[in-house]
Amino acid sequence: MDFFQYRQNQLFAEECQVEALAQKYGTPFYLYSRATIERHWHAFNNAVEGHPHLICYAVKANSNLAVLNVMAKLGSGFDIVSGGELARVIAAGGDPSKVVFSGVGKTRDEMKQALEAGIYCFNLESGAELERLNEVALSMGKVAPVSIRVNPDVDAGTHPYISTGLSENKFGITMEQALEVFQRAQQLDGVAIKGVDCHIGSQLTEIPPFLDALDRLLTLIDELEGLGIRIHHLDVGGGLGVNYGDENPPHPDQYARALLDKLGDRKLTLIFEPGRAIMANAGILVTQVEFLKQNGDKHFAVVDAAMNDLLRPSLYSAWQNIIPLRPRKGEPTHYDVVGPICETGDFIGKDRALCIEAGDKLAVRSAGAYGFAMASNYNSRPKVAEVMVDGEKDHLVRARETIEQLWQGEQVLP
Ligand SMILES: Cc1ncc(COP(=O)(O)O)c(C=O)c1O
Ligand SMILES: N[C@@H](CCCC[NH3+])C(=O)O
Repeated sequence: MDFFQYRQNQLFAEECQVEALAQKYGTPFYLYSRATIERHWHAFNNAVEGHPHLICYAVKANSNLAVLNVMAKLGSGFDIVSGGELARVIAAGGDPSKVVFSGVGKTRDEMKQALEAGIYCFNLESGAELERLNEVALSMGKVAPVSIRVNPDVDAGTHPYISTGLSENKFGITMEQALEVFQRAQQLDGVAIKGVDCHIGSQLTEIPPFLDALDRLLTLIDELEGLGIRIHHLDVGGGLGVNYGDENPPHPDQYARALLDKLGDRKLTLIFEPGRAIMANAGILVTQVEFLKQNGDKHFAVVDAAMNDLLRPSLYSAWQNIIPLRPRKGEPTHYDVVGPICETGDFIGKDRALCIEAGDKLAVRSAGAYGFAMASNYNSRPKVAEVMVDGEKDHLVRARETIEQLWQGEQVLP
């Protein structure tokens, strides 16, 4: 079931005609579907029904308050990587006691903020971070719940920029060091060991790398038990891929079943940190064709969205489908769909067969994750609006930035 569908040759988002929203809000804008977010979240939650678990949505994928609030209302937990993300979760009505804190460089202030908020667990990524957290917790008279992120050195088979579970990547602690770090943690009064954590990369479209990682984590958990260190939860991270075009990623049911089979009768609580799997296909980016132009044999569609609004194509050569809001009949032309930014790498899609005219509006699909979240003001372009549909209602969930906001906080010399 896709909540973005054509009806009478017009693209709809749930019960809303997207072109009418483009008239109302102007382009470009991100458009999210509440029903899709809820369906994807439930797909994960139902997949592990009956086994103790916590779904911690990875806030980095899309941190709009309305998005977080939809999940908070479902009872979701959250995976954060900064004090800013923690503040957003709390502002959106999320429960800090269901927050896990990942990331290789947590500052003292961020640690304090998270301890004050009473988060569920810190996912530690180095021995040095363990020492720092212990100090901070002791200075506050608290004990910090911790899990150690292990880097299992498995090849996730994904784009090199988004693979995180190889020992050459900066994330986590190698298997060899992990035992030592756990033993050190056990000696410290400011931390309490709760779990083992890993996250091997993003946009994984096959199950075996997850299972390879799990095998290694379970071996470690057994070794820890042998040393008298009890592990309460296993955080398997995020990373489940989505269908951008011709991928065929496993459904959360298949993924969870494979993990649960391997877990056998172990009583470990399972934590999942899905980001993309919940948000990518819950959002589109709506943009307008400004000009069509031709340089030699090459055809370009210059649109009003650019790499500062949606970075994934430029950064990872990522392919995202581009479809017209109102398809025209006729022979398509092959266009590079490009933005107005002064960079050759500013493109949204290359070699796309489209039958379009200037003024037509397009939807870039699968843009709900790592879309707005990675946007910048490059070329002094105000960030675009964000809208959420809920059945037949539409809500502006972030106003388009104004020109004045571009230099907010800046000052010229006296
Ligand atoms: C620690 C951690 N957890 C969860 C995620 C979410 O990943 P994804 O959006 O691929 O589910 C990421 C990003 O890759 C991450 O670094
Ligand atoms: N931002 C990346 C994913 C990185 C995941 C963050 N750990 C993307 O758009 O695909």
